[in-house]
Amino acid sequence: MEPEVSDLAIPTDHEVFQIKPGKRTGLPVMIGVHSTALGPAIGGLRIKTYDDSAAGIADVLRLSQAMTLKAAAIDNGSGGGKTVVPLPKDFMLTPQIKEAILLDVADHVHELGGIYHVAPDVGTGPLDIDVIRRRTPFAGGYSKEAGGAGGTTYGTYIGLDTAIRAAVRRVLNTTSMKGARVSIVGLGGIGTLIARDYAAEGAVLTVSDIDLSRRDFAEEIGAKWVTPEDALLADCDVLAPCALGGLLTHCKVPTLSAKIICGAANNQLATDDVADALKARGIVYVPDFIANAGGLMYASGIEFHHRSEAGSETHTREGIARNVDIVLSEAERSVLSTHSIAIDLALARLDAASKPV
Ligand SMILES: NC(=O)c1ccc[n+]([C@@H]2O[C@H](COP(=O)([O-])OP(=O)(O)OC[C@H]3O[C@@H](n4cnc5c(N)ncnc54)[C@H](O)[C@@H]3O)[C@@H](O)[C@H]2O)c1
Repeated sequence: MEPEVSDLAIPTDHEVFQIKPGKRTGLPVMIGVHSTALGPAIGGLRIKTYDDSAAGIADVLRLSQAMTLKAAAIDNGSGGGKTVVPLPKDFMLTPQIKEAILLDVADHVHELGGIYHVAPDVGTGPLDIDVIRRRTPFAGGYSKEAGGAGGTTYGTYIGLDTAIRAAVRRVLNTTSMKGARVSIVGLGGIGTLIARDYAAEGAVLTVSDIDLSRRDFAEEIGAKWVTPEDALLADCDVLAPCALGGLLTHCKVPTLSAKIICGAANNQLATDDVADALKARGIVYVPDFIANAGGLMYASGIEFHHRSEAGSETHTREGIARNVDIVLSEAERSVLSTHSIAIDLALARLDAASKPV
């Protein structure tokens, strides 16, 4: 039997959670504003099919809470939110319907009066945010043509690159990726960018994707193409999960051969305590919400904090390198996992913000 929403381990401490039908499409627009303690909530708009409404609700609630932790961990001056428009199975998403959904979302975001800024996520990109901005200024990650950061992919890529290099420096005691054995699961926007860079620098790459057309790119950069399962288990210095979450499970941990795990995918740990099992095996796990925070940092740096592109890149790289150093060095001195330390870092910042001055 499918679990009820109430049975799922989902957070319920949100400032706002609403489900309202869009007036143009009738489709439900689910918005979660988890926290504005550190500033307006920022979080992506996910438009995708779900098995049922409960799965969409669980996504909004969990992902908006995760955005609060991510924003707090990087001290971004923003909180966490998320929007989901769940599509029924076999739904035909035409360009006209998509535009109507985006305008519905824009209306609902605008009604919240600025406590929440919507951004790109699964099923949406910078051009979609341009459409939303026709109705509301409370939207980020818009196109460069419209004066924005051009989405979040570039920022996430430079942030992940910085996180990997910081971990490599600490664990392997080198500043170069030359000769480093890197295994990448997922050759999408982010995986492709880091693979190309590291191949050019002389890293030894193993790559994988469920999309077999990505094999041509692997050949182009001289990387070894394997199945996603083999990439996960590869004997390597750095394993970079850049596809979906949930791939690090208690069953998998004893079979891993990586020295460092550092990737862009959200929610890589199937459960939080997998981080303890990784630590017990001596595998250095860079928490996902630290490693993939660059997109949020870089885009909000340009659009929200009005930094130049170069200024936002420097701020992003310095901030992520600092956070990785703090988390890994504290984990070396502590019995706690890197994941617990990163959460404590975020909670301490939230706690300080909620105390009266
Ligand atoms: N792009 C961003 O700004 C950003 C920010 C934070 C987190 N993330 C997360 O990082 C990950 C990578 O982001 P992206 O922008 O490159 O996404 P993407 O959609 O461009 O690429 C994901 C790739 O993973 C592949 N894939 C899917 N399932 C797979 C599987 N089981 N095994 C192997 N490959 C699989 C897909 O075919 C695709 O090529 C995603 O999980 C995303 O949610 C991205």
